[in-house]
Amino acid sequence: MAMVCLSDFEAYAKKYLPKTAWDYFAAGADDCNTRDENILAYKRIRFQPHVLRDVSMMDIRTKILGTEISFPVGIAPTGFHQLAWPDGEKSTARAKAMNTCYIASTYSTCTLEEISAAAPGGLRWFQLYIHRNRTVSRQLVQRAEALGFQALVLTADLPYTGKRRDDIRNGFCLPPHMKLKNLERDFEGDDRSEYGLPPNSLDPSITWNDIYWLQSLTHLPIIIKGILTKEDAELAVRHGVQGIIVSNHGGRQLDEGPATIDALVEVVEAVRGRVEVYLDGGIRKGSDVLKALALGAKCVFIGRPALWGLAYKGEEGLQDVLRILQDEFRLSMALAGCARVSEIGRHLVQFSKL
Ligand SMILES: Cc1cc2nc3c(=O)[nH]c(=O)nc-3n(C[C@H](O)[C@H](O)[C@H](O)COP(=O)(O)O)c2cc1C
Ligand SMILES: CCCCCCC(=O)C(=O)O
Repeated sequence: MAMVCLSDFEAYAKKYLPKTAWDYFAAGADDCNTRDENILAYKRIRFQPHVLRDVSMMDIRTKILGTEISFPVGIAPTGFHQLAWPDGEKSTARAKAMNTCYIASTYSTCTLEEISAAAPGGLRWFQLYIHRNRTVSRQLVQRAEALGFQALVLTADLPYTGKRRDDIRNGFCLPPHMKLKNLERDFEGDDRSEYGLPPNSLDPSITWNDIYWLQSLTHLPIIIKGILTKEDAELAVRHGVQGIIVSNHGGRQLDEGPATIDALVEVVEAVRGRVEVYLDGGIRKGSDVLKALALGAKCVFIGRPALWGLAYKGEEGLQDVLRILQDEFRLSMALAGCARVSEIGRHLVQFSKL
């Protein structure tokens, strides 16, 4: 089967993954309106391309928090990679040949040590969920820092898990041979009824003040994931974070919120260049990446497409996904008249009335 675009990987994953795993990956909250809107919203944005701009030499590299990556697409944190491929997050880390950023989830099925050892030297950030038992979270942060993870990504949009109907229908939980390896010792012997975790293990009482707590634990830059409004963007900057990921968790949390590409505009306006702004949600083509950069994102991250790549052929499949996105991004840039990432700007796009 020739894999030409990301939907080919989606079709493969849907056909070959066990139904419960596919449903978990695909899930959105409630009616899945926000999940679907994340994708539809790109279709309402049109390019205003420029011609005769010498695009014979293309440079698609960029920098995030000072580190160069080969193109402005990274891998968003997603849980349970062994549901897609037996080596799980070790394979994800090994896709580092693409020289981009991988954000490893708290809910990885490999340890942070295994992830680091699988691909020494790769650019990795660590995504943190804050647990009621703060010792668990503190130790995770300290382990990540000691292992050379270069930033901490605090996910702010999951005080409780959104209502994902198919997971409820399927009674989704991790198969017994898969473990949340980074939390194994902490939750030993506990009942594991919620996604393989003890019920109510996450702390829904966290507030902006907990950013200060995190800052007291680590020297790593802190990035907040799950910002959708100008007010929260301003609060994030005031609390001294180094980056913001505009995200609605792939539409898996609050349904009926905005598509991330729509929310990006007000966040970028509010931030006024004080910190880097990234986006995830609905990126399926190189032209989506170009639109997000034109509207002010420094880099975007892919969630489900990375899982589809893993399901296809482990690290090779994930590299295929990234390579296709890279090629499409380079082509879209050239056809829009940009030879370098720094030439991408607001002038390139307009919102259509479709
Ligand atoms: C199966 C799955 C698991 C996820 N697990 C996490 C997670 O552990 N931590 C987190 O911050 N976000 C998690 N997310 C959200 C992603 O980081 C990201 O926001 C979202 O997938 C982006 O949308 P996309 O799938 O359309 O690219 C998960 C998303 C999916 C689809
Ligand atoms: C108890 C929380 C489970 C969350 C699992 C990982 C995640 O973020 C997701 O969206 O799924």
